[in-house]
Amino acid sequence: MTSLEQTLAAIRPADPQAVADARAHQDRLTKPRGALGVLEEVAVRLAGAAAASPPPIPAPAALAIFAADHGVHAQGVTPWPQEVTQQMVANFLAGGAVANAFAAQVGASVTVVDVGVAADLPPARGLVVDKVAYGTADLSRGPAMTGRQVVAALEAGIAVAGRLVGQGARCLVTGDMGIANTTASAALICAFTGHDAAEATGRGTGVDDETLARKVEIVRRALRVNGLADPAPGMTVAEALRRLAAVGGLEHAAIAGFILGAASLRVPVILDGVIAGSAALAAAALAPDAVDHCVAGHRSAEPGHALALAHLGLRPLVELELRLGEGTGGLLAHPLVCAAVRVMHEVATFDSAGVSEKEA
Ligand SMILES: O=C(O)c1ccc[n+]([C@@H]2O[C@H](COP(=O)([O-])O)[C@@H](O)[C@H]2O)c1
Ligand SMILES: Cc1cc2nc[nH]c2cc1C
Repeated sequence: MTSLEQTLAAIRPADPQAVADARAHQDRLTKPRGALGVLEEVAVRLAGAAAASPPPIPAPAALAIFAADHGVHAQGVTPWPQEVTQQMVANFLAGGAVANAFAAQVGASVTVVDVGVAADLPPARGLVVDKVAYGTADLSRGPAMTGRQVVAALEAGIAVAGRLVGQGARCLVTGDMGIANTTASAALICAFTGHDAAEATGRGTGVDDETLARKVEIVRRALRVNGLADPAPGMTVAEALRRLAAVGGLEHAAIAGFILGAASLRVPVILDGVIAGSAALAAAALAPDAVDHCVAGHRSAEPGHALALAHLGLRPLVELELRLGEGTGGLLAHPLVCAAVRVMHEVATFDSAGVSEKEA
């Protein structure tokens, strides 16, 4: 079996007994029932994912920023030059990006993975080079990736998840860097949810009205050229791979692999913004149970992100109108996820603390 096949075969859904135990435990803690709102659901979710109640504290966290370039950049879908991808990789490695500041704030390690940057990068500490191609082909003219490339990028992500967990990470956070990747994200969201290009496409780094209209047209053309009519429910693995290869980026495929790798190891993965959300749709089409191991860190300002999260049934923890990527929104959610789980370990029960219960 290939590493992708092995990973898909190893993914299990949430454990129902751990979910039931975690719910019952929440209700015995010294707080009114449900008083921790969404955080109670997060703790229960992590219990199901870990098949243990209480689940392990999800720390330390490790952020992986998957970087790649996009052939569709040639269609004028972003005002930023393609070199910004490699320049920002250098910035991450030097510790100068927002993701580095947020990672320091929450005690997360940062790994940068070149899965498809359109240039050779000098070796550096913290850089993993697993380059599948020098960027994708233009998704508006045909498939962005070959079948071989999409599997190689998925397996690059699986390998990174396995290495980080092997080094002691107990929570993974997705990150991305790729100029023009919000166009590929919108196309993936349409390809996996059936939403229209105009609903799923947004302003990315902040494009003007004219560029936004062009982006919508490019996404629509990509779906037509690649034969991506409405996705049928219960899509085969082969069709999910075809759709991901047709309009995804190398970083989307690697992030999908990273999610699948985390799920196969029963380690929770916090999703960042629209790039992660669209990659998670591909991961869910390949292995629906993988979603049980995901937490939506935040909801980005990109309109397709809400559509992706709704399709996945995930509720974002943080909503701050972020639209940066890099893993920034996922990192901000990490302390909330830890706090939700810590409650299960440390808060007294009505019995243990001698606190009277609500009168009937
Ligand atoms: O994470 C998000 O939701 C998000 C929303 C808008 C932009 N980005 C980042 O901006 C870059 C892509 O934007 P664009 O306009 O070039 O498609 C890429 O590096 C992403 O990490 C990220
Ligand atoms: C400067 C810059 C930083 C980024 N980080 C993630 N995407 C980005 C896009 C740009 C343009």
